Amino acid sequence: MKSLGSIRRDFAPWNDPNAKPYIQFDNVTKKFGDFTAVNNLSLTIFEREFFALLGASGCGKSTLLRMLAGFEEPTAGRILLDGQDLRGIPPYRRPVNMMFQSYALFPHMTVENNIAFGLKQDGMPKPEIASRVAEMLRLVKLEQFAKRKPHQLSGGQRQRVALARSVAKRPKVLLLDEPLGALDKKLREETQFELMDLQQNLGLTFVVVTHDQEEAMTMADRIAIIDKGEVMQVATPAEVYEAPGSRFVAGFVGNVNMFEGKIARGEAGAASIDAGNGITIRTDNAGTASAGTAVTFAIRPEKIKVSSKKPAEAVNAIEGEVYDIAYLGDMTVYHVRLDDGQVVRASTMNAARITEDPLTWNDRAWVSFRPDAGVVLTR
Ligand SMILES: Nc1ncnc2c1ncn2[C@@H]1O[C@H](COP(=O)(O)OP(=O)(O)OP(=O)(O)O)[C@@H](O)[C@H]1O
Repeated sequence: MKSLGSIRRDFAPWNDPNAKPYIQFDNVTKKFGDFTAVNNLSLTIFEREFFALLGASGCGKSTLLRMLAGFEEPTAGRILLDGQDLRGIPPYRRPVNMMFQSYALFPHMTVENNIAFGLKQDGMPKPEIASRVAEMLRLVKLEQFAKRKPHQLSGGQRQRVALARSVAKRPKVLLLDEPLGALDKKLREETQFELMDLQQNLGLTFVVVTHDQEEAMTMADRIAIIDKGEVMQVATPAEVYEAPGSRFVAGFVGNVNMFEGKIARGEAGAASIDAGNGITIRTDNAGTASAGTAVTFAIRPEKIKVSSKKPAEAVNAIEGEVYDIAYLGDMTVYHVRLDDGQVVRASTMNAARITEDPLTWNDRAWVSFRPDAGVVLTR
């Protein structure tokens, strides 16, 4: 597949065989009693990377972060930072810092004192503290709030204080566990961009834990999808979305339509898939799957076109009936029930204000897509 790279075009150390890993989880297992929270997991993170650990509640992502911070030790395996084994090194002696939620701010201290707290504890000289705090306030755009207490700030501002406090000590690695969890959607989106700018400007390595796939997609250079203590895939957001390696990943990130079938004919990556009930799907993305292999064909809703007439030129066109329409303003989502009963989800951007091919409930309709629009999954 072509050009599914990083959003930062010049940054892709994971593709460079000479790049030195910065953080390494090396066959790490963590057990709590009989329960295995992290299972023989290996993972590599590069310097200056914005790395996201994404997974459902309880998958073990916070445990990974806590082991990196030094609040937990692995039951087996090693964690290396810049080549150094971290085992036995207490949290305060690791070049990593954990950003906690904003409710961990000291309520009786002003914003600037909250930010200065860790620096004072480290015995930094006063003038240096003052200039560092000023720099941090500027960075998170809170200069005029320096003298306020946390309860005199909005949720988003408090979050930025928490961020400034955790960055003030200039840790090499900043660990963020659901950093924007407490913010409403709009503020969360704004803050995501601020976080990205901050990370880039300071040249830090960020490891963020989130269960919010949009957040991971927005911010991260690469995402590790975690399930039951194991890594399912590590890839850029575009790769995770456009080239998922398994049914689990395809279904976990974004919406997807899946057709179960068998490769009928295949050569050099192209194949026909017999999806049953007279449906044949032609695809360019069959990889090495050979004739007779049971596969899942996965295709994203926005890659599917819905029309009232069969498009003359379409390689793949399947007939059905409009079952549901959701108008969302920027786009419209169609649910089309195929004649075999399967419901296909298709979404169309509403680029024009008026659609040329209006479709409504119970209309006969065709769903069509190009041979390169979906992927073939064997796992
Ligand atoms: N100290 C502990 N003792 C026993 N079990 C634990 C402990 N810490 C975590 N676990 C268990 O390990 C599993 C992974 O926990 P973890 O906090 O890493 O999950 P998570 O993916 O971060 O979930 P969430 O998004 O809900 O925080 C969970 O099933 C949890 O109950």
